[in-house]
Amino acid sequence: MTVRVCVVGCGAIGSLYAAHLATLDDVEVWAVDVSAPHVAAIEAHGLRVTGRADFTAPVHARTDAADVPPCDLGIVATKAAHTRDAVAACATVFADAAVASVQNGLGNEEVLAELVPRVIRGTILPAGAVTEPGVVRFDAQGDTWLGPFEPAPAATEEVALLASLLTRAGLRTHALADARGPQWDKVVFNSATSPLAALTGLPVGPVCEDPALRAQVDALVAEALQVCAALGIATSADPAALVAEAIEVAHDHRPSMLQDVLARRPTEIDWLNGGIAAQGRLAGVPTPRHDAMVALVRGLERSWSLPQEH
Ligand SMILES: NC(=O)C1=CN([C@@H]2O[C@H](COP(=O)(O)OP(=O)(O)OC[C@H]3O[C@@H](n4cnc5c(N)ncnc54)[C@H](OP(=O)(O)O)[C@@H]3O)[C@@H](O)[C@H]2O)C=CC1
Ligand SMILES: CC(C)(CO)C(=O)C(=O)O
Repeated sequence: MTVRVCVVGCGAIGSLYAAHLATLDDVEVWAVDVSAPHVAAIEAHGLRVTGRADFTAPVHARTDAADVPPCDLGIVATKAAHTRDAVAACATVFADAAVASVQNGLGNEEVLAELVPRVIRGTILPAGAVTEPGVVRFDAQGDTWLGPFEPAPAATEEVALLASLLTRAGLRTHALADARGPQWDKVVFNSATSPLAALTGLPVGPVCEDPALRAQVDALVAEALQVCAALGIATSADPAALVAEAIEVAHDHRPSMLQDVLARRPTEIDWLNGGIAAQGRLAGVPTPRHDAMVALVRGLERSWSLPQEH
């Protein structure tokens, strides 16, 4: 039986997941993205992966979700600000689908639950960047964790199916009954490193190796862990180990928040540090360091709309 999967948002991460799945004989992969040149290149030449892998895979790509058939599984990989519009446009594609978010931050699954029948909570470590239309560079390998998202959970079998397809395609994936631990591990890590990279222009490794910046990373981690503790969420990995792993496997990777700043696109700060701060308010835990990151990155975003002086 062929499983039909639709990837919504076929940028860096969507392209990595679409291309890997498209190497399987029993999976038909569709991708929806607003970038017409990228979609045209994928349709004409296939989706090419460079860097940590080197292959080209056949993916059906469209700019209009109305041209995509109903699918069994979905993977949402837009930036958080685009989740609602992108998934709403896929109403017929996902009319009877289990749909996973593989995005960073807090709050995307909640939006999916309003729009699709069954939702999968996803957390990923692979990293990359689109380098030209139709081409994605695979910067760092790493595991993926999936689990049903309450209150609109995908069936255990659907979570297991997507996990087994991704693992067979070369992206090792774990199907869990409760994937909140890995999600918070990643949110804590991203929130402690991505804004510092975005504000300094430094990739992950140099941020974590600079003693003064590392002190800020460690303080942001400690503050976020107080929120986790107050909410009763057990992070499953030691954040210090995640930082050490990032220095090892993603040393020169520019976090997606830095990629956004360099391209002058709105960042995901509200879903990362802003998400932790919001949860902190709910739990009665002050988060001044995360609030400061939100204020600084939002200020940077606002500076782009000022008139340029010479
Ligand atoms: N890049 C990385 O290494 C990692 C990223 N992540 C997370 O993965 C998620 C995706 O990030 P990333 O792949 O870097 O982002 P990208 O910006 O590379 O890709 C997102 C894609 O979605 C497209 N898009 C925007 N609006 C819509 C829409 N309405 N319908 C369909 N497509 C749309 C964008 O087009 P356009 O550019 O024209 O707006 C873009 O091609 C984020 O949550 C990020 O934090 C997680 C781990 C690593
Ligand atoms: C790969 C990683 C972990 C780097 O911070 C990431 O999540 C991102 O780029 O947003």
